[in-house]
Amino acid sequence: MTRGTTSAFPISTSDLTIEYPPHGASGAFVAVHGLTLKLAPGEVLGLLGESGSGKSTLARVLSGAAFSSDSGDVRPQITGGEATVLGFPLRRIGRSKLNRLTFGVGLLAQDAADTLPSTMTVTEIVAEPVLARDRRYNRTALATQVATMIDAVRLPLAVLDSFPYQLSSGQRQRVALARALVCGPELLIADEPTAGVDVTVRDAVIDLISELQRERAFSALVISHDLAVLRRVANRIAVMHQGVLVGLGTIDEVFDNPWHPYVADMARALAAGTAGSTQQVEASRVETSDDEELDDEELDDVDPA
Ligand SMILES: Nc1ncnc2c1ncn2[C@@H]1O[C@H](COP(=O)(O)OP(=O)(O)OP(=O)(O)O)[C@@H](O)[C@H]1O
Repeated sequence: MTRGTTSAFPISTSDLTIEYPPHGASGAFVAVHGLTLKLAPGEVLGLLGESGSGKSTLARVLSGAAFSSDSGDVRPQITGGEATVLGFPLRRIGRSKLNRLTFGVGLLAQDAADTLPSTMTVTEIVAEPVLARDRRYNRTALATQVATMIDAVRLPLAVLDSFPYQLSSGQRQRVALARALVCGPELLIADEPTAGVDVTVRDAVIDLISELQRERAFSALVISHDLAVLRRVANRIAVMHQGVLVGLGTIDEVFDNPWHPYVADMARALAAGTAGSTQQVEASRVETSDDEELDDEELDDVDPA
């Protein structure tokens, strides 16, 4: 793929602000505020944050999905700063650059496994991104490419003629992953890759992403509210809270020296063994919010830097 411009970083954002425009009775809503971060080539960056913190919005923008005409009626817009992905500045990106960008980015959307087209076979589903770009793509070569991809995600070739409803949740997620990777992207953006997957195979799915990332050397942004998931796959994590970046570094760096109360709460809950996910931290924050003495004491421990 031809990159937009020379850029050392597959993802680079600078003071990025993303907003949903007003629609219906809802006013404009800023979902991401002033985000600055970089993803290094070959790196896996985990994005951690509770529900509503802006993770999926960021995934939609960085993958280019937010700018596609079929992305739904209310699209998030960049209203401040800039994001550059694979060398393409996203603010005011045009159609032809968007096509080149989306060719280089594999998106595993949050509900990918549950929204596989029910009337298509696995072969058709995995082949679709290739044919969407080139209807005349050589069918023999494509069949080989699809079979190779299915094998790469550790599924038996017997599933090629199956329909999604004939597969388990873990198998469907592997098919979704095969589809996200079939064009050989430089960057994978995986939004909650274990959501909707049977709990018994969640580790296998995340470990598969990790293995494929090493084999194929793509860079990746893996989004999860579950630190245990990111621990298995990410080199560094970024923590988001209410649309703001509140932690960035290795997992140890982030939790050993928290510079935001939200991360400090999480660090304490992790140390006490009472939380492994942002939902559990949120629950513990609600429980302790009535106890002002404890809150003050807790916040005194936090480095305000
Ligand atoms: N179409 C929309 N219009 C207005 N606001 C929206 C829209 N979609 C999302 N939001 C808001 O943007 C914020 C961020 O949502 P987003 O889906 O990015 O969060 P998230 O961290 O991915 O949450 P989850 O983990 O539940 O998927 C939320 O407050 C949400 O209500």
